[in-house]
Amino acid sequence: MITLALSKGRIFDETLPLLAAAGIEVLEDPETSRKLILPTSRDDVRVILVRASDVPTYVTYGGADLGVAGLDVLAEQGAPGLYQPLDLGIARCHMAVAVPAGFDYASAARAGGRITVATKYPAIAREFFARKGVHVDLIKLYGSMELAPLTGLAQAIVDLVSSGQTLKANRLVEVERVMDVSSRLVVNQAALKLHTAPLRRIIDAFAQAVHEQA
Ligand SMILES: Nc1ncnc2c1ncn2[C@@H]1O[C@H](COP(=O)(O)OP(=O)(O)OP(=O)(O)O)[C@@H](O)[C@H]1O
Ligand SMILES: O=P(O)(O)OC[C@H]1O[C@H](OP(=O)(O)OP(=O)(O)O)[C@H](O)[C@@H]1O
Repeated sequence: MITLALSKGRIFDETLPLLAAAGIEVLEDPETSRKLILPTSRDDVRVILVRASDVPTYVTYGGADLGVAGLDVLAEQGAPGLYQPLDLGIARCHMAVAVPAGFDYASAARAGGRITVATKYPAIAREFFARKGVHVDLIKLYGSMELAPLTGLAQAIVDLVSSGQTLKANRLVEVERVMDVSSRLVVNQAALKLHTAPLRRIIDAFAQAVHEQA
């Protein structure tokens, strides 16, 4: 049995066409089913539903043979030992520093300056500001980062941006781009040695589908 770890929502939805290209159809809809293990049209392949930030953990420790994870999550966690053969080009967005409109970011973030930043990505943010020579007081949040500068919790946020609508709706402006983000296929190395042929077939079919979409 091959186990693929996906998170509900955009990663699940955007992985479906890639699975179809590999001849794999997921037989239940995660939005209506309460099941966490979903059967597929292939007897030897199943999908498990986990939190986006838990995908690398499941794959690293063999709870899943492969999975799909955002580069944001992989970069934040480090994910050593995970084979990452493919940029799937899905769930595209970028990570940015944003501040309330009117905040003097240039002064706060000058070399030697100090800034309070709220983020779900403290490791990435720490490294980003360290490179600029800016001292940063980091506040770890698990969601709704946009609220932090509006309530005085932080001066800036490091968060994901796609359309920019969330920033705009909360009167925040992007002041720096941290990194481009898309989702990667991640594979457990031991599983790849043990089940080389079936895993390679899935990886190759995904690669082909990504190539055709590009
Ligand atoms: N607005 C967006 N547009 C495109 N891709 C996004 C966007 N927001 C997040 N992503 C990408 O999709 C991935 C999954 O995001 P999703 O919102 O489904 O999970 P999450 O709620 O961030 O994760 P968790 O449940 O672990 O907190 C993210 O890790 C990121 O790579
Ligand atoms: O630039 P935008 O298109 O507004 O997207 C950015 C938002 O998307 C992500 O959140 P989340 O996944 O919770 O939001 P979503 O599902 O509504 O995109 C991210 O944390 C931002 O809040």
